[in-house]
Amino acid sequence: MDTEVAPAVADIAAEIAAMDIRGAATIADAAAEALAIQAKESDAETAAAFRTEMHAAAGVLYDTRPTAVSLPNTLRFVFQSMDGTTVEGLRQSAVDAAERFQTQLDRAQDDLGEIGANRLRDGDTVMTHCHSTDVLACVEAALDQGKDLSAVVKETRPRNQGHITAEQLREWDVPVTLIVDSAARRYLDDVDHVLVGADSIAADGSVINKIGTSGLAVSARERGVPIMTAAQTIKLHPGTMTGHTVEIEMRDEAEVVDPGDRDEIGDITVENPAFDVTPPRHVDAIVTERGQFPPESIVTLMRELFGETSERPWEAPV
Ligand SMILES: O=P(O)(O)OC[C@H]1O[C@H](OP(=O)(O)O)[C@H](O)[C@@H]1O
Repeated sequence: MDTEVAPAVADIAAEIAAMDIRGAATIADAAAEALAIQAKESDAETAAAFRTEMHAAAGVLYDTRPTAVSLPNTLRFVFQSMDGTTVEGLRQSAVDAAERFQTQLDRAQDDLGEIGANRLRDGDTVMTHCHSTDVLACVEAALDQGKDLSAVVKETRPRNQGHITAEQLREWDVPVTLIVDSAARRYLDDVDHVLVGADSIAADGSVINKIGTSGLAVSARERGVPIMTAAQTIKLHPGTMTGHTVEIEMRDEAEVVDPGDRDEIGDITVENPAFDVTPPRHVDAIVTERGQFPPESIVTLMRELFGETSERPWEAPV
């Protein structure tokens, strides 16, 4: 018999899969919210039945998108804190954990923003890729410090999430120049920093982020422009400490080629990887709420926060 997942949880999962809810931190927040909803709405009569429902909800959330580790890290946090022998005890601990997680998430982004802002100077121009709330937290904190910034914003095909970044920066009165992705190298001589977010960070310091990040990082290195990754510690991928690799999400070809044009082009293969891997040697600093790190040393922080194991407590025991 299939276990009931609250309709609101199924809705949140569908929104994550469709990218109506997107961005690693925003996905984490939504996943915590969904687990709290499942806990509150459960009418399970036994502690075992309650746990089964929570595992089912976590499974539906986990299956949405594979690359951003913030999602399983959220599930791990809530399940590690869920404790009790009664339905009420389990419910309360799950709801409390989800709320604590969301509060920490907000605080981490503010703290990270302050640290990232210290790298930016008055009058600097930054280049952005995709839309990252962690990156924008750094920009916002720098503006709050009274620094004037301008931005070159890459549109970030295929979904043009650079437009979201451009809109936010304009709201903050930051002058924005929007460019197509392939123009990035031409504009690198005019910028002081490249700022990117992360969906996952591997133990060797590799940054897994929106497709196009690695090419941008190589060009930035060649031009001598520092590249900073803004990533809260929920982006650290504990599984990579034990040899696992980060799965790169392949998305629908309709994001790349309009279905109406598909027949005209003929029999070709279209691939649409959503993310790529930037090796640590092409990244200057990973800025987290715990300070900034050279990519090669991030494993120390990862070990401190996650220990040596990467348990998956959200999975139902077999
Ligand atoms: O957590 P924040 O910094 O907001 O976003 C982190 C990353 O999440 C996004 O992925 P997608 O748009 O969900 O595919 C982008 O790759 C972005 O850099």
